[in-house]
This record gives sequence, C-alpha cells and structure tokens, in this order.
Amino acid sequence: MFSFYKVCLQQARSCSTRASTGLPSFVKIVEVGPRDGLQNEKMFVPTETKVEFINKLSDAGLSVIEVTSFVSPKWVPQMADNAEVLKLIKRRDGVTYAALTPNLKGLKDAISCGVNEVAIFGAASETFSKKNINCSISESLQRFEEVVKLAKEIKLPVRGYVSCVLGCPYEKIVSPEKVAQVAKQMFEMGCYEISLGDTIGVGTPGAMKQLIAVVTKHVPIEKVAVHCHDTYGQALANILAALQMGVSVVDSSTAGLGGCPYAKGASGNVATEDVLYMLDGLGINTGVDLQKTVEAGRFISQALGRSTHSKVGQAMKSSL
Ligand SMILES: CC(C)(COP(=O)([O-])OP(=O)([O-])OC[C@H]1O[C@@H](n2cnc3c(N)ncnc32)[C@H](O)[C@@H]1OP(=O)([O-])[O-])[C@@H](O)C(=O)NCCC(=O)NCCSC(=O)C[C@@](C)(O)CC(=O)[O-]
Repeated sequence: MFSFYKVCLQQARSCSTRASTGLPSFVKIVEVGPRDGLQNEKMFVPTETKVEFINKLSDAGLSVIEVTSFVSPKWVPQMADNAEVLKLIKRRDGVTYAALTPNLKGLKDAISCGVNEVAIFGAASETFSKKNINCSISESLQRFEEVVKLAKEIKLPVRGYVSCVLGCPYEKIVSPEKVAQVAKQMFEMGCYEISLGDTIGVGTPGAMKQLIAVVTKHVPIEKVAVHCHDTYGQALANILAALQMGVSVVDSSTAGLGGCPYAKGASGNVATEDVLYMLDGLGINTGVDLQKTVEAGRFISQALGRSTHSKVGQAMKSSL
C-alpha cells in the first residue's frame, strides 16, 4: 500500500549524510497530542476516545506521552477528565505518562493519579503569562519553585516549558535574552529539560538558530527541546535548524492537532507523522513506528470528524 513512500524513504536514506551534517543519531519524540492537541477542542472529547488514542500512541512506540493537564477545569474544560484518563489508560512498561501542573494543587492531584512526570509551563511574555496562568512571570516562577521542590522530594521528574519563544500573540516581539532568562531559572530550579515553545508558530529557521545560541549559554544543549506550532508552515524547517544546532528532543502532536486556548488563531503542533518521516529520511532513529502513528492519527481525526493535518498522514492515505 505504501510502496511509493517506501521507495522515497529508501532513496532519502541513501542520500542522507547524517554523519557529515552533525545531526543526532537518535531523537526523542515527546508526543503532546492528547494534551496540547485536544485541550483546545470546543466539543468535549469523550474520555474513552482520549484513552484509546493514548493507547494507540504507546503501541506505536512513543515513549513519552503528555496525556493530560491538571489545570483549572474552568480555564480548560477539555482536560477536566484528567484523573479518569490516567486511571483508564493501558500503561506500557518504559512509557512516561506526563501531565501539565501549573501549581501545587495540580501537582498533588497529578501525583495521586500516578503520573511518571510533570511539566511546569511559563512564558517569556508577561501578557501571555497573565492570560494563560493568571500571574506575572516572576509570580509563576515562585509557584514553580514550590512545585519543583515537592516533586524533587518524591523524585518525580519535572520538565519546563517556556512559551512565546519566537513571538507572542499580544506583545509580538520576544527577545532571545528574555527567553534565556526564564529558561535558565527553570533549569536552575531543577527542571531536567526545557522545552522552547513557538506557541503561535511564527518562527523561521534563522530565528530558531539565534534563539538556541542564546539559550544554550545558560542551559546545556542536551537539555533543550523544541516545541513548534505550524501556523506559518515553518515547523519542520525550524526543527531541522534546531537539530543542526544539536537539539535532540522534539515535541510533536499526532495528526497535527492542537493549539493553545490563550493564543487565538495559532494552529496545531507540528504533526508527529511529518517529523518521523523527515527524521527517517535523515537516517535518525526514533524508535517510533510511522505507520502505527499514522493509524493513531487517522483514529483521532475520525473521532473529531475531520481529516488529519499531517501531510504524511494525507499522503499515506492516498497510497502514495
Ligand atoms: C493556573 C490557574 C489554575 C490559575 O488560575 P487562578 O484562577 O489564578 O487560580 P486560583 O489559585 O485563584 O484558583 C481559582 C480556582 O481554580 C482552582 N484551581 C487552581 N489550580 C487548580 C488546578 N491545578 N487544578 C484544578 N483546579 C485548580 C481553585 O481550586 C479555585 O477553584 P474555585 O474555588 O474557584 O472553585 C489557571 O490559570 C489555569 O488553570 N490555567 C490553565 C492554562 C492552560 O492550561 N493553558 C494551556 C496549556 S499551556 C500551552 O498550551 C503552551 C504549551 C505548554 O503547549 C507550550 C507552547 O506551545 O508554548
């Protein structure tokens, strides 16, 4: 069925010069579809659908899956079934089931549901911080200190997100120095990885490279991840630019689902299928099965009543 795709991949792999380009040999994919992907859906997605989607993703070999968030259900109603989701999923050995936790209440609730990892999420824009988590950047960092302190006590890994790293829906320009300042503080408080979020997908590869050059003055490159939305169609190019800078952790969302409720007009994350296809062609291992990921994308797209946003998912559907 996917014969043309296979021939193309073989050709791409044979042309690949990973060793000479200095790209990493392995990239960790952090699948954010069930959380970032679904948080913005207007109609409540049934819990069983979320659970089946997550199970399909783990079956595809995705080893880190952000499954939900422990935020106020008044702010993000779609994630209100966080405890049920974590109770019903089929947990696979070796898979990290992660959740967003903006404060101590979120952390305590997440712990009681048996998450393997949590993420705090701040921003490099004051206005976005206020709109998204109802506090200033410095107030958010104080809250995060408490979250990280408690998580450390029970040896629960904490990831840190910085949003608006290449532009803000309210303030427009965001300087790399501001991003680096927030990233540094999150890293120093104990986050094991810092994910740089191009929340509204406005970045271009040159800006991404400049950003990473500035951030890595404070955070080691192996601790940096990229989280690219695809509003302007630049996500894959930006990811490649990040890989060329030495990044080896990429966030993505199956079927290209997603968006932030507090960043109006921003489109979904880069599709996991598209990232996998590109990495496969570059000879970079991920441990993830592309075809099974495409099937998971098809499942969730059908459940949402629309076609997948993944170009690879679309191409493979038409037998290319
Ligand atoms: C952070 C808060 C809670 C502050 O919201 P607040 O209103 O300032 O909080 P509060 O402490 O004053 O509490 C108000 C009410 O919320 C409850 N509450 C308080 N905390 C929690 C909690 N953890 N879980 C459940 N309930 C909670 C609390 O119990 C109380 O309930 P009430 O007495 O009114 O019934 C709120 O602003 C919020 O929930 N924001 C969610 C924002 C969000 O989820 N945004 C999307 C994710 S970020 C993103 O998508 C970007 C990212 C990560 O993908 C990267 C990128 O692309 O850039």
